[in-house]
Amino acid sequence: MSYQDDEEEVTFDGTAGSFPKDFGYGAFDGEHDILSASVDQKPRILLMGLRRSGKSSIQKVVFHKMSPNETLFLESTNKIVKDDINNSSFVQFQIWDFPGQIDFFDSTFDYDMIFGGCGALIFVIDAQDDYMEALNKLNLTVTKAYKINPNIKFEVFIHKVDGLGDDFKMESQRDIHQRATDDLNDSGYDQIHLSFHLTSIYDHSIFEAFSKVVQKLIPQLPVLENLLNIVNTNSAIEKSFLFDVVSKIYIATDSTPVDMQSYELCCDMIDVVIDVSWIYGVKEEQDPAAFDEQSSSLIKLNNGTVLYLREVNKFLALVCILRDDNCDRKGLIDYNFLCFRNAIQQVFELRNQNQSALNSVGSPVVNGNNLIDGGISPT
Ligand SMILES: Nc1nc2c(ncn2[C@@H]2O[C@H](COP(=O)(O)OP(=O)(O)OP(=O)(O)O)[C@@H](O)[C@H]2O)c(=O)[nH]1
Repeated sequence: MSYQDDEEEVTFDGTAGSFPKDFGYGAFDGEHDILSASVDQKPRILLMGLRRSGKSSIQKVVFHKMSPNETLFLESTNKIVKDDINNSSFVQFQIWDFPGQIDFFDSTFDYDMIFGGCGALIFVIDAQDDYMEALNKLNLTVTKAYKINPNIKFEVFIHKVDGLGDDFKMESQRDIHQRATDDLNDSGYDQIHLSFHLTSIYDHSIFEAFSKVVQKLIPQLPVLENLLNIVNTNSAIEKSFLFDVVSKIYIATDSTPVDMQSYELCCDMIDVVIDVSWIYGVKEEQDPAAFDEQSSSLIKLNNGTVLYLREVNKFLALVCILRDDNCDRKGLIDYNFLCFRNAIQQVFELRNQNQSALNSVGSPVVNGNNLIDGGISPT
């Protein structure tokens, strides 16, 4: 048996953090048997790991607005589930959720096809369980994938850390890191780089980790970061994030370090803006939009900090954190924001032109480096 997503039965419960179901990626793509599926050219992110490590939960919580508690009722995945993240998002890719018991020696799986067009492989390890078997599987998976496609980014999610104390969390991360890299060195693959993230679906850590995975696949990232740095410097902004509104993944931030609290505040702000605008916004007959070119919000916190959100395009929002005193010059901030928005449009117009030029000479997009495949439409 495998999980069937029933979009109709889940209604918006009105709490911040749970967007209306129709504000999202649209209907769940359902299941495809990998053997019968045609080779799609969208870049893909693979979710692998042992049974019950939390793979399906991660996918559902991040991309389908499932509340973490609902994941308790997910059934085991027994075949590869492909999920297209493309309907209304800037970030366009496929997530393939693998069954925990996948056998790499099974000749029915076409590994060249699976790993060939893969941008990133996320290996999920249940930190609340004994992880020795998971480490063996990680080594087997990573070496097999690397042989087929050395460009894959390997990401290890040390997952379910909500149940662990801070010391134990750090100790587990150190131990898993050490063992995994030692295993790779022993098998002669010291050139493989693994990135580690501590994650849980019960807080924002899973969104933060996914943000970092997705960012590595965005070729325009350095330009976006640079633009954010320029906006910050010229507008006295302390931190800014460029968010994909639906998933709350940040696709870029400025070069100052990200602290979890700021990220959480910005995520919560997006929830508030969408919820309020969904409830009180003027609804058009055909196309009710909770996020459009009018979307903007300024929230003053009682600690002298201001959160400022502006729509960048259909999918993206700029969320900034600044000091209350620096808000006096809001006209300047707004002007700089318009320059930023124009620059973003130019970056992606160029990208779209290159993309159509490539397509017209018949070069298909099969590589994770082309993650954002036509995902932006200039506003
Ligand atoms: N405490 C905690 N539990 C989690 C977390 N993520 C997932 N779970 C639970 O772990 C269990 C297994 O989750 P699944 O998403 O079905 O795991 P899976 O890896 O897809 O399992 P298979 O389909 O069998 O491979 C569920 O009961 C989830 O509620 C987490 O971050 N913290």
